[in-house]
Amino acid sequence: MSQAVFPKLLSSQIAFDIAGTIRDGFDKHYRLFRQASQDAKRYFEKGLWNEAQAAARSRIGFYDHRVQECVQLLEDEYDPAELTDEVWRELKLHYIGMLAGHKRPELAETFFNSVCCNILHRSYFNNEFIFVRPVVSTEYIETEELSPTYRVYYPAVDGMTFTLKRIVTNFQLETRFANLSRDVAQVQERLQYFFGDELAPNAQFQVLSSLFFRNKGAYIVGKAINGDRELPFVLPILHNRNGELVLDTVLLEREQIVILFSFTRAYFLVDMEVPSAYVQFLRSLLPRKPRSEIYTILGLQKQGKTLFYRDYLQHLKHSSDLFESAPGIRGLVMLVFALPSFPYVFKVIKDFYPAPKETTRAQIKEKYLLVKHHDRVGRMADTLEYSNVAFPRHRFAEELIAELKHHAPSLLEEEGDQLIIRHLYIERRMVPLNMWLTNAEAAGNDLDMEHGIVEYGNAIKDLVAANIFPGDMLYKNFGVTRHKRVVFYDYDEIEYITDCVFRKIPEPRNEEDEMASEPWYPIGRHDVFPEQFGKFLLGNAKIRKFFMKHHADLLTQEWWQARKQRILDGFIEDVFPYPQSIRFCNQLPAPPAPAPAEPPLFSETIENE
Ligand SMILES: Nc1ncnc2c1ncn2[C@@H]1O[C@H](COP(=O)(O)OP(=O)(O)OP(=O)(O)O)[C@@H](O)[C@H]1O
Repeated sequence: MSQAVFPKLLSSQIAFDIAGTIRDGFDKHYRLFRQASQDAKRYFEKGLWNEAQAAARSRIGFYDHRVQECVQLLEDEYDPAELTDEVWRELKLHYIGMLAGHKRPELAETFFNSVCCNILHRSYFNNEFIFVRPVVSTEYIETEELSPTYRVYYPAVDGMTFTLKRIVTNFQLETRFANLSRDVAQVQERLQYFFGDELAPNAQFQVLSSLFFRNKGAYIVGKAINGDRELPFVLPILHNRNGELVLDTVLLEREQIVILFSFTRAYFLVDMEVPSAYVQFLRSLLPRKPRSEIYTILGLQKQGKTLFYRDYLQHLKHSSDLFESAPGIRGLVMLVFALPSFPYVFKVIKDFYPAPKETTRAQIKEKYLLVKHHDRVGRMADTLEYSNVAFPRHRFAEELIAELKHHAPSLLEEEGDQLIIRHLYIERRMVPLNMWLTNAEAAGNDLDMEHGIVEYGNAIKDLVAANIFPGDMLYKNFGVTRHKRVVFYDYDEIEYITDCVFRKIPEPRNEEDEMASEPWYPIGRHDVFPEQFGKFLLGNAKIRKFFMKHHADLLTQEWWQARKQRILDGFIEDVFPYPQSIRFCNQLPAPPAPAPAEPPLFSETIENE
């Protein structure tokens, strides 16, 4: 902010009033947001899974509703077009003043940006008028309510068994545990290698005060400290078949905890008085995870988006490579590009799509929105949606500019050295599965090939459990993450499983039918013929071998129909965000101490009842 325009006195009553209206709008938003997290506890206790799912979904829309409500209030009350630059400048300063002592200033700043960007022209999107950079510090904000951000327990003083039990009972869940002593004994056994026989004087557990709720699970998140070593841990609590609670396992490997907090999953519901303190704690467990992703997974996705954008701008400033088309087979509806030095891809909806695609921009956006609101069960990438993103033109490869002009002219605007893209999605970059399989085959790496196919089938099975039919199941529509998990990212043809009609190919009625090059039987819009999947998936002999070994059921109509029926019967599947092998009920010996050289190769499988 230049000195010349900095107001010496804050004299505008209107600026003060508008600042108050925006702050109140944000406070209302956060009150409702917290209420949803508090409700999640009740749903979990009572096993009301449908209600829990619906509440998690509707919470995603809260933010935009509150922003719109606030914009409407301001437009009704004032004429924003009439406000002078002077008033806008004072507005930001008044707002900063109002955030002194606020428990969530970073979120309130973002809310201010959302409201003002709805009203102001793009030329005002700078630090003079909005929070391009944060102003109010989030460091050392303390809670005022009864519970601190995290609680500390000392096993050397109270005994290990008592302490572990206390950690769980302190959450005061109203449902009883089937056998907490048994579960705690198993946790204790798995922690034995960390604490050894003699506890260091500083031995302690630090445990976040609120539970993390998602789907049918509640998670206790914390870390154990012994001497100079720290061990992150997560205790998942589930219902057993009798509706009693059990500790299902304890996650002790960082890799497993990273996957629990993955961008491919639904957001947690956590009741946080000071969210920045939660983010700071979680970062101490997952130091490589950007703060933007931690805010997002906590359901504060606008804050995640804001921080992501700041990180992105900084990356742009400190890099010099060029944006270019993403490697792999070009999409028919999306134009995908990336900056090689940056682990994300940018996706633009093309203006025209060749046959056989029959869709529209609005329909594609709807599908992406569906994924945003749906449980992504670890198998669909989350996307960040942006409008009017300005790129420095000189950072674009000429071929990419030509492609953009050819495929998406309606979304492009040029302003000096700025290339503005009116609408795009940003998503984590992965290795397209078709490339992964080709590379593995070229390297003679059968293990990787088999892993890719096992994961591919598991991804489809997890999606189906969440009522998602991918539509286009070609390998190019799936990506492999850093953790070697296969994730779906092409959403323009997805449907609900319950809307699909899974059919067998009818027996030919005569020789003519048999010889027909086109199907002789009528095909409905939602008809799916699983027997035909092999035609486009199994051309490669090795892939065929691995596929038939692990996932032959995917080629039968019966399998799909049975899964559809379970969903129609109201069954909500369990999808475990950790390997089956570490669940206490599988009673395998305690896994060895963490720190594997390679990320573990495992697949999440759906519990067979
Ligand atoms: N997250 C990602 N990471 C890496 N590459 C990606 C990612 N998303 C897309 N791609 C690349 O871009 C291509 C097109 O993306 P996508 O499948 O989303 O587009 P589409 O137009 O919907 O495709 P289709 O023609 O199959 O409908 C992919 O085949 C892949 O090569």
